Order: sequence, then C-alpha cells, then structure tokens
Amino acid sequence: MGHFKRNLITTALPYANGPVHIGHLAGVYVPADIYVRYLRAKGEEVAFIGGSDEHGVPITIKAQKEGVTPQDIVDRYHNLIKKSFEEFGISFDIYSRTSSKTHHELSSAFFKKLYEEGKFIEKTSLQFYDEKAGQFLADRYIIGKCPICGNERAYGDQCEACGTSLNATDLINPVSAITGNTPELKETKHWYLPLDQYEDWLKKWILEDHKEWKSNVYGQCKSWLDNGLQARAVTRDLDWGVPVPVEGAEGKVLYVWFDAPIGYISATKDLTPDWEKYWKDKDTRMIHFIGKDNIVFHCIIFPAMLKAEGSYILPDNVPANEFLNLEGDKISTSRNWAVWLHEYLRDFEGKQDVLRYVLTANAPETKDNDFTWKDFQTRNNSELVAIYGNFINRALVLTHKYFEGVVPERGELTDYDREVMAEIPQIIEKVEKNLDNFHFREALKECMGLARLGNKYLADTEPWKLIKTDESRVKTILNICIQIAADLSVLSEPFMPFSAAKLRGFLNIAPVAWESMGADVVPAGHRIKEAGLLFDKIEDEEIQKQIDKLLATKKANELASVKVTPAKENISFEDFQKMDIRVGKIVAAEKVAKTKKLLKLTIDTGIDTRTVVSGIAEYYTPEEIIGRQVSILVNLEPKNLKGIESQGMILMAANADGALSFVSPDKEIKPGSEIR
Ligand SMILES: Nc1ncnc2c1ncn2[C@@H]1O[C@H](COP(=O)(O)OP(=O)(O)OP(=O)(O)O)[C@@H](O)[C@H]1O
Ligand SMILES: [Zn+2]
Repeated sequence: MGHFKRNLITTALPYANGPVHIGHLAGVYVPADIYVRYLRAKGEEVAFIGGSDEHGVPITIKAQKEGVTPQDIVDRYHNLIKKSFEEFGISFDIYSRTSSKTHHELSSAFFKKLYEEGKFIEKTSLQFYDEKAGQFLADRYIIGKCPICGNERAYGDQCEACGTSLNATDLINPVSAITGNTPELKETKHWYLPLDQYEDWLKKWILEDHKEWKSNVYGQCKSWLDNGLQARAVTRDLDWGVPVPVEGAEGKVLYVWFDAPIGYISATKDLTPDWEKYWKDKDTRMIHFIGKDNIVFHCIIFPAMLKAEGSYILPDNVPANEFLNLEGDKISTSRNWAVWLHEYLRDFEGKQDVLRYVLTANAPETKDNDFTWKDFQTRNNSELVAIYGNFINRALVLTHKYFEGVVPERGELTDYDREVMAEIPQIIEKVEKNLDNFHFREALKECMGLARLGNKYLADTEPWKLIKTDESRVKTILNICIQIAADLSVLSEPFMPFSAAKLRGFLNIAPVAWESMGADVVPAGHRIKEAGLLFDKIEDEEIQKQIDKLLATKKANELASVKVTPAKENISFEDFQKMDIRVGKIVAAEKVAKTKKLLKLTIDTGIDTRTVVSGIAEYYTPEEIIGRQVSILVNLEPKNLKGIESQGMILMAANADGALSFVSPDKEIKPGSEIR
C-alpha cells in the first residue's frame, strides 16, 4: 500500500427502493469485499463502509403509489438489504443509512459551510410546477418524450432508454407523474456548485496525476472534462431529504446526489469516534467501489465538493466496473428482471460462495458481461466441484484411509515434488499482484490454479497405486497435499470465505496468516477432522426452476406492456340491436379431426340445439367444457368449416398473447336468455 497507513474502502450506497440484485453484487459489493478481506488478511488497517441511500424522488413516488410513507419504504428495503449483505458475507465494518441523525447533521453542516464560504452560486430559474398537486416537480416527477431518442417515458433528469442526462425543460410534452397534468413553469431559487471553477484542478488531478486509474474510468472522466463542466444544482424542491439549512429555503432539500456521498463520511462517524483520522489524514488511502453509472459522481462531483470543503482527503482510486446483464437483457428493478440476493439465499441455502465465485469469474471488469444460469451451473459443477472440491476431498479421504487422519511425515523429495512446491509461491504472488491492481477475475483464476495444481499432483503421483509398494512415498505426497489444502484455505478466503472456513474445519486448523502460506503450516502428526464435501453438484432441475421463473417474468412483462387497441368508431343502438346474443350451454364437444385448433360444439341455445365450430382447442379440452354456459351470437350467417356447418359464434375474450377465455354469465342463467 505504499506510504499509506490505513485504508478507507467505500461501496456505492444501494438505493433503498428495491432489494439488492446480482448486478449490484458483481459491479460493486463482491469485488469490494474481496479486496477488503485481502487487506485484512495482510494485516492492513481497514474501514469498510456501506449504507443505504434513502432520499430522492423514486422513493417518494413509490411511497405515493403504495399509499405508505417514504420512511416505510426505506425501512423495508434498508433492513432487507442489510440482512442479505450480512448473510452473503459482505463484511462491512458498518452498514449505515442516509436517513440517520448523524447523516442529516453532517450533510447539513457540510452544505452550510460551503454556503457560508460563498462556494455556491444562487440562481433563480423557471421550473415545472403542478398546480393541482401544489408542488414543484423535481426530476422523476416529470415524464415526457426524450428529445434525443423519442422514448415516450423519459424522466425530467434522465432518459433511461438512451442514457442521456436531461433537464426537465428538454422534454417534449412534459406531464406531472403525480396528477398527469401538464405542468407550468414557475420561478424558484436553487444553489449550484460551479463545477467549471474546478475544471482545471480536476484535469490535473485526474488526467495527469491518476493515469493509473482503470481505462473505463479514466476515459469517462476525460470525456466529461473535454466537454467542459457546468454549474450543477445541489438543491431540489421536495419534502423528502435533508432540509436546506438556509433561510428562505423552506420546502427545499439537498439534491440526493449531493447528500449520498457524504453518507460515506457519516457512516464512518457512526462507526468510530475516531472517524476524522480516516477522512482528514493524508495517510489514509480512500477507494470507492462503484458501477459505471456512478463514475461522474465519484470522480468529478464528489471530489469537487470535498475540495470546496477543504478539510477532507480525495480518493486514491475508483475501480468502477461495467454492467452485468442477465440472460442477455439489462437487469432492471422496475421490470423485475433480476436475480434477487434475498431470493438466491433462500433458494440456494449455504451456497453463497458459488454465487461469489461465478460473479467474480464472470465479472464485468472491462466490459459489460452476461449472467446465465447455465454458466452458473457449469462453473459450479466443473470448476468448484470437479477441481477445488475434488482435490480437497481426495487429499483428506486418503489421509484418513491410509493414516487414520494423522498428517504423515514428509520424506525425501523428488524433482517433481520440488517443482510443484516451487509453484506455490509463484501462484500466491500472481494472486497478490492481480488483487493489488483490482483484477479480480484474473486473481480468482490464479487462485483456482493452486487447486488445479493439487489436483494434477494427485493425478500424476497416484498415491492409491503406490500404497501397496511404497508407503513412505505416499506419506510425502499426502503431506504435500495437506500443505496445499491449508494454503488454499488462506488464498481462497477473500473470494470464498464460507468454504475457506469449512476447509479450516476439515483440516482442524485455526486461521493462518497470509504471510505463512507456502511454509508448511500443518505439522506432521496433526490430526485432521472427518472430511465433508466442500461443494455439491447442482442438478438440472434446480437450474430449470430458476430459468422458468425468469421466463414467467418475461411473459408477465410482455403482457403488461401490450397496448390496448383504441376504441372503434361509434355505432348506433340499432346497429347493436342487430346482433342476437344469447346465453347457451355446451351439451357436447369433440375435436375436429385433422385440425389443431378447432372443437365441434353442440350448444343448447334455448331456441334450438345447434352445432358451432370454435377455435378454442388449444385452451380447452372437450371434457372440461361440457355443461359450461357461454355467450353465443345466434344470428350469424352459417359458415362451412372443415366440412361442418357452423351455426353461430361463441364469444371469447382474447388475452394479448392470444389465450382465449369464455365470456360466461357469473350465475346460472336459463339458456336462450338475451345478452344486451
Ligand atoms: N447491472 C449492474 N451491473 C453492475 N453494477 C451495477 C448494476 N446495477 C447497479 N450497479 C451498481 O450498483 C450500485 C448501487 O446501485 P443503485 O442502488 O444506485 O441501483 P441502480 O443503479 O439504480 O440499479 P437498479 O436500477 O437496477 O436498481 C451502483 O454503483 C451501480 O452502478
Ligand atoms: Zn432517450
């Protein structure tokens, strides 16, 4: 860590309007947790900071929709998120929240200091106001057509279809999300951080002094800086958030993107009274873990805020990830297109490490990546089970079988033994180097290389054959295997902490220091415990269940998004009266030979008994519909269908996907009764 004395590791504050999904995990929390566990294992001082982001418009809109308070919404999701992070082994030193008292006080004081030192610009501007709701409409309270891509449901601050950030006044045909009214422009006063004044300083700080930042991060910063920075409003007309602590600012709160990053500071303050050493001492190395949509806030806006304030340190690195998709589609909370962490923990009990492994092996480190359930299954079965688990199992089982669970003495080494043992420190070094540079995928691959090495060593030396002829050779081989297993329990801990603990249990050892790896940590004569399985095979049925769940979501989304067709032209009552619709009863039904869709129905219409051919065979079997009451148009011109004369038509309601349903009276009605 060079000249730094301690580390302050922050993770993006998840927005408390939904649970955490695998995209959040892969982008932010898993890499951050790996990094923190690694630092701790090396004896570094670390504060690992997280918390929920609980302000802003989407939360108030959700509350309004559900008829509850914003506090109800954030309590629900904060508690769910906090608990699932805990169960998943994200080892925060504190998981706080921005509705806390500490945070309100600290962010308010932060604003006040900047205000008093004249760091803001005060501007009056025209903003949309909803007369009927009696309030100004901030950000997502305004919906309209995107001027860039034409998306009809762009928000006042951003179009989610094309990603453009917008001003509400850019929208075509803006309407209020509260009342649906067309809002009017009205004057309001806000405070702005003049980012343009920080442009030169930011250019030097990022483009010259931080050339080592990941290229996706550096590139995004460069493009923002090249385009020129503008003053940004840091307040909003809203009643949910941190009130603006200035006279004449009633009904205004801090913009959620102003208060959220200050949440890192207040969380640290909640963690320790000694919080200032983390935030105000140049010997602290601060690192922000985030996803790509947060880069501008963490590399440009928050640093400018910190610089304006003057007493805080700046981040040393911002290793932002790109995005994870799910089965080829963008993950989305509102469309329920996600694998939710709390559901995973319930469906795959005890398999935290499998998900941690897959999300790391497939992390969107340099480009967007895709999560698929098939890949999840394959990586579990042919990597975790077949390589890591298999090696551990064989090493432990053979030690029990041949030496009653007592680690044997190591005898004379062959060249091959020496070669294998010499590889261990090389692997460790590669893991370290990759972790130091935030290359988590590669680090995990190298770590698995140690399990591969052990597996290959066993396969090459075949102790199960040698045991009959050369027991002392088998002792040496198994001793070496046990040392590799012990090293794995250390090296894999940052990535797969649950399995590492399990493995230490099998080996009957206490946690081993990172520096002791490669140095024979398990002495001969040590007794190991009974070995269980480190990983279990995941069967097709389990995976199919998850895939089916996603298919159901997809279908529900498709149905929800189908537009209802507009009403047809008006007709006269006389036109309507021409149709003679009656209640009928199905008295017989059979499939029409050589067709897929047609049923031949015999209907008691009250007037007569007649035959109707109906295209409903994909939705109803003949047996289930006999006796059913239906609506039948009895004066429709007869028509010949597949050689059968159809005398009338059964009325059906058609779903967007084509599924058909009878339109039936909701109580018994005498056949022949008119429908009118
Ligand atoms: N699919 C994803 N892949 C990688 N990182 C993601 C993904 N979705 C969100 N993140 C990151 O997770 C962090 C927390 O996200 P936040 O709570 O702000 O949700 P969000 O971006 O609004 O996501 P969503 O719309 O899915 O709820 C952010 O740093 C964000 O960049
Ligand atoms: Zn757009």
